[in-house]
Amino acid sequence: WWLNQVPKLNPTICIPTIPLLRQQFDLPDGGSNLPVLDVFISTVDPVEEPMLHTMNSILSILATDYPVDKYATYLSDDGGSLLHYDGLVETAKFAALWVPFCRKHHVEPRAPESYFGVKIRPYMGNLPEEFLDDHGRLRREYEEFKTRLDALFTLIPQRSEAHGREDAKGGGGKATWMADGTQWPGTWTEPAEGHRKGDHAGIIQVMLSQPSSEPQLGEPASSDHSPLDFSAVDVRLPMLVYVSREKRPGYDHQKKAGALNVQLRVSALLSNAPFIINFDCDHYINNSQAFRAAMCFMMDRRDGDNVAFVQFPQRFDDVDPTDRYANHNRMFFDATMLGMNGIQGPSYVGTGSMFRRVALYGADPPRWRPDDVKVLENPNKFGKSMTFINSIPVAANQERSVMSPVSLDEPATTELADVMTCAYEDGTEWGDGVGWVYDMATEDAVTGFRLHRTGWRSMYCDMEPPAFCGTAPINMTERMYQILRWSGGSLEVFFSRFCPLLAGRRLHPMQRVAYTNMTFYPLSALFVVCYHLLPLMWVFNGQFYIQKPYPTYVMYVLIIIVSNEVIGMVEIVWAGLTLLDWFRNEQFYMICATGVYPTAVLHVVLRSLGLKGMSFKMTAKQLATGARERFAELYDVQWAPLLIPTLVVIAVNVVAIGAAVGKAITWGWSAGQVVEAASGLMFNVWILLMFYPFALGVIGRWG
Ligand SMILES: O=c1ccn([C@@H]2O[C@H](COP(=O)(O)OP(=O)(O)O[C@H]3O[C@H](CO)[C@@H](O)[C@H](O)[C@H]3O)[C@@H](O)[C@H]2O)c(=O)[nH]1
Ligand SMILES: [Mn+2]
Repeated sequence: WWLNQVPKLNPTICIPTIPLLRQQFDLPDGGSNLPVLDVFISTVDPVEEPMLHTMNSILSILATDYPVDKYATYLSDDGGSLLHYDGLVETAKFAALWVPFCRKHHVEPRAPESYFGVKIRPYMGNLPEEFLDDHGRLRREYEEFKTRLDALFTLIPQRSEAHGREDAKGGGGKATWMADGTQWPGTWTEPAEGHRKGDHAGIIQVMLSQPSSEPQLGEPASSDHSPLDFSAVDVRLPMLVYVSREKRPGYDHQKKAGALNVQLRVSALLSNAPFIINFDCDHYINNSQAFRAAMCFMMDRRDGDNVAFVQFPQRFDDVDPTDRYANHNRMFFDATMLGMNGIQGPSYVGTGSMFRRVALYGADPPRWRPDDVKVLENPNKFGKSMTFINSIPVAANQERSVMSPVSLDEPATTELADVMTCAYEDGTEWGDGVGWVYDMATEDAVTGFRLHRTGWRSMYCDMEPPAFCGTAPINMTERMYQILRWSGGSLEVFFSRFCPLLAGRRLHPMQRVAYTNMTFYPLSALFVVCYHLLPLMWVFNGQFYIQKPYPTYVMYVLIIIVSNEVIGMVEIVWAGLTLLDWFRNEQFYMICATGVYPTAVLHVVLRSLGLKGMSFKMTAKQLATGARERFAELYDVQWAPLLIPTLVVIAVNVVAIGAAVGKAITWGWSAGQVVEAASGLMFNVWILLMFYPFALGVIGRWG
């Protein structure tokens, strides 16, 4: 209770003032002094994580409202899949229409799938006469683009088949072939030595090169060249890079954290922006002002220098209307995070967060920077690449507003290939003091913690309309596995060298409490399980498990319960939430406390004994809309041992109610006995109410 309340004592909302940023950084000639920015987006599998979502995110990034010559986008493909590569080629082509269209008509949001998904939107541009034609045209082009993306799934096997027949004598019968007639260096449809998941070469390809720094107007409408009139629109596209790191058996690839660290090094050698923003492949930019909003905090003259990252809330647009499985996490994103914002800043939640590059490299914040510059204790801290090491001081200049010229000559490509290898990090501090942190099921919380522990602060940036939107698992089993990863990962952090109790004095005392609460909470579940199983006493030995307690005890319990609920209510009013948001949160806590959190505890115990620990099981994404009935997956429960404890608790409570009623009838209880039994029944009913969404999910499967 105490751990939960202390971090809420000073909730703070900070609102970015974008017009002020424009005043300071926009130049009279239409140019801008805004700093350079690198955008990371990561994906693994073009089917499990529908490629259409990934490409939509990329389109929303390419079309966002940030000076086009001042940012570069890096797609990390952990699957090493030619589908992603060819899909990105198609996306780059379609962007040549989509991006100028967004600029011309001030379209929002700039992810075509959600833009075309809503029938009526107010027109924000100033060319209403041309809009209808352009809109219709673009919509057809987008449909064709989607068809081309889909076609890749058959085109690539066909192409490979054809090449395979030609090449049969050469022995390359099963290879996957690229459009240019060479063998794909990544994974093959039919896996082969050096071309399978976890065993393939590193690949890097600049899909769209750095644009010129001068605006470049498009062409007037003509049937073949440009279907739309872009003669008054800047048609430049920002830089776009495809990255697939090397993977070899025998190496731990460290999942997402490993992928992000490769992006960090590759981008340092190419654009080397002082700021970085990262996304999951299913999160797109919903508000094209988002990058500027984050910059307001980073460039703030007051304390901006000490900000390591600016975190945006995660919002989702595919959750069922009543949010049965608490996917929106409103209490966390609209209350807990604001509480932390008033201390040392919100935790990092994995996506939609802008970083200061040198903070990720392990630098001290200005506030704590000692006057004498510390000599590198470990000469191999960053690995062997001198080009990378030389890029560090350049990245430290947060005012830098011109992108370093990208060179792709022979030595540069060799160097790039080198920083993408598995062996590069051997003996370095990557994954520990440098970059995203390794060996935890949740790389996000621990990476944010490392920054706070070093004395950096973070900022929380909520805006309207929401900056980013993503997809959430609406299938109950998936949702529970996701929470299992989060809670197990949190506990792992608590029992690691990143334990908040071990941090030094740079961590704010209240922030320490917040992190302790955030990493320790799954253990509290053990008490909840006992509470849930109390009715067993009732079933077996006929006793009332609510005995007449001592009045002082009742007083303490009441004070705790009442204050807890009152604070909960104040919180929802203050944060603008609804009673339902709060109740969903309570419900899902109770559900997870029976099955998921104890399993997480078990994992961590097993891990400490050197047995199997938590793994980053990827969250299954919803199939692209239209493919199935919307929300059909709400009822799509997969059997998993994880569900059993919760089912047991439900059974115990149902049986307890039955037993009580049965006994009352057979033995004819006195009024006094009924009153006593009623207080017990109240608990049973309360527990069942808490488990209602779970029961619906399981029953739905049978129904
Ligand atoms: O080996 C891997 C595994 C995952 N990913 C990417 O990581 C992202 C997040 O994975 P997902 O399975 O979607 O996890 P979620 O449960 O949806 O993610 C939440 O929780 C994670 C931490 O557990 C955070 O990293 C995420 O940002 C946060 O959205 C996706 O873009 C993946 O493509 C990789 O790049 N490489
Ligand atoms: Mn996700």
